[in-house]
Amino acid sequence: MPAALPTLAANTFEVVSNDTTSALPANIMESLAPLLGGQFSHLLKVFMVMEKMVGDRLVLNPALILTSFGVLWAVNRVGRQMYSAASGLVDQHLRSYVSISSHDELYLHMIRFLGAQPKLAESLSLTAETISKTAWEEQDDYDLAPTMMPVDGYGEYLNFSNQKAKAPPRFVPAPGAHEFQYCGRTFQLYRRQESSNNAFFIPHFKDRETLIMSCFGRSPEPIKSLLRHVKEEFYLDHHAKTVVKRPSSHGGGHMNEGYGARHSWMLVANRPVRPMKTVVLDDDRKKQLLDDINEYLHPDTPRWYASRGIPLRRGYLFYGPPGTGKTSLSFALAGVFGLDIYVISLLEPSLTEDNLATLFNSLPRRCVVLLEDIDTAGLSRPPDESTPKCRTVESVHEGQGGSGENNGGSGENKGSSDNNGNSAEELRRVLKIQSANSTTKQGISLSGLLNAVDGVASQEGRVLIMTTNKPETLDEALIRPGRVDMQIAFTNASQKQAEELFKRMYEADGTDEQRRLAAERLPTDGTTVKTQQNGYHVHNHSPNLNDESAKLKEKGKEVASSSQVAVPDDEKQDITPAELSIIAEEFAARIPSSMIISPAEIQGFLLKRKRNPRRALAEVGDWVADVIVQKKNRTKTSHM
Ligand SMILES: Nc1ncnc2c1ncn2[C@@H]1O[C@H](COP(=O)(O)OP(=O)(O)OP(=O)(O)O)[C@@H](O)[C@H]1O
Repeated sequence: MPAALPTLAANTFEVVSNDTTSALPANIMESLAPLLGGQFSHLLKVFMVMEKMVGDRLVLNPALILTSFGVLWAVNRVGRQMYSAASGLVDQHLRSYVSISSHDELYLHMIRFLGAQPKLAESLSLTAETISKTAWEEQDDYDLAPTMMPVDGYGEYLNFSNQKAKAPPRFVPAPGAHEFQYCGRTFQLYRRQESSNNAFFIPHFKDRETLIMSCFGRSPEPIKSLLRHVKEEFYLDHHAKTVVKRPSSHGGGHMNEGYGARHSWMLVANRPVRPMKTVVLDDDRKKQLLDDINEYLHPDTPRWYASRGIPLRRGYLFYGPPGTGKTSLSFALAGVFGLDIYVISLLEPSLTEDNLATLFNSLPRRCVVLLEDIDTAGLSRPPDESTPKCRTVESVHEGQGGSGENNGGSGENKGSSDNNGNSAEELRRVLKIQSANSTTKQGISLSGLLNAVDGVASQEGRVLIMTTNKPETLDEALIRPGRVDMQIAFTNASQKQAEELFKRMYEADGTDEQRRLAAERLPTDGTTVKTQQNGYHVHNHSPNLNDESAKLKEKGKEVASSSQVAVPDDEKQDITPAELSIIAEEFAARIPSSMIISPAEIQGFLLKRKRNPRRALAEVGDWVADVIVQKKNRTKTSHM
């Protein structure tokens, strides 16, 4: 039908143009039609037909009507243009803008904040996101207590399927323009998706976003204050958490592989601080390390270093067999100093030397960098570079006698490794080497690692911790003073360490106490609420316990029962501190003094009996015998 319209109009136009009685002269129409172009030309022709048909019967002059329409249209056009020019000027001169890239962690904080804004939640254009919570966040989630499900006559077990079903998605503003209010001020938000890839021969994927915040006024201060608030809110309980970041690649992906996937730091966890006392290590050594880092992080230190022309860097080498606490101590240190921890494993297959340098250059001023598996650096080096200069790693500090026992020298260490039957370690190494070799195209060479660690642009002020299971294979250059300023040896568990591990496992923890207090707060008779304030017990008699409390009570019961049900009652053993000390001592006496069992192995054994210290004591003898046979025969499986 639309196609027929021009044809009809064209035919009629010929008739009209020959008619000298028309109100509009045909020659004017002929000259106007091409000027107006396609659609308008056809419309004009249709208008002329209608004018011809009804014109004689109308009182008004059709030319006048047409002119009026024309004027209105022109006014509209001019008005619009003036409005857009004026709003452009206002936007340019009277509005302030701040943009946030999706590569910046502030972006995540902002999205989380926006998702909680009521006005934005009612927006007509939203993006739904599945909320992924960490294990620690879920603990706080009182609403979604797991249900108990019977399992084929074995008993009732926790089932979390209802959590998945009930967990509501988070709604955040969709890409485009939005508006919201904060502290009585209106903010505009523009969420724009972009491609970080500009090469014309590569398909463009919208792999990054920019949030543009704006507000009325010639100062961006309101936006800055909003961003400060968003950040503060995110870090509200930060003193109790350690932020863990790891490299993440972007801009590449399987489609763009080979076209320069770039790495940046990605927040992978915000976990509770690991208390220093939970890492079982010689107290003097811990103190030495804490003092050293404290001194280095002191605000006066940068000036001291600068005035002497020394680069502001401090490196630590944690070495020893697997499962002896190197990573644990690094996390505990980050917690003590309230620093974020940036973890890089040199075995990361997609990590290139360029990426490593970029990652080091983008570190914040104060942080802990945990560089794992540094003994694998150089696995992919050219043959002339591939033989590392072996060096015996000695403890730099006096009084670190423990270091020599396991890692006294390369030969000795190897021997001890064999004696210890660390076949699991060997297997791990072989797998690591295989995996590294399979990616030799991208492995990190020694010079690449050194460049990243102390290249010109490398961030000063960070605490670098390098870990290795094979200190004897490290290149001298990597651990020379200036790169490694203190070495800490980690050993398999001594009897004293075993005793400490045992005590830590069974001593009353905060959770038990919290649960007890929660149970106290949840009245059983529905009339009395008991709370504890500043050490005093306060009894509030509330005859009308409202629905809220009743609901809370129900949920409390659900949570309390769910947290206990997996452990049969005969498993739970209450134990006094005095008894615990005695049992821990007996337990330690049954651990070989030759230090062939790692703290991780002891922890694994205790975890299987985590509520029953007496059972752990009764079974430790058999377990140790089993472990010794296992290590001797180099078998990796255990029945205990
Ligand atoms: N000295 C220790 N004190 C307390 N816990 C320890 C200790 N050593 C190991 N563990 C426990 O063993 C597990 C593994 O420890 P961790 O990852 O710190 O060992 P690692 O030396 O870094 O091992 P790897 O060399 O394989 O990376 C952790 O769960 C940790 O709690």
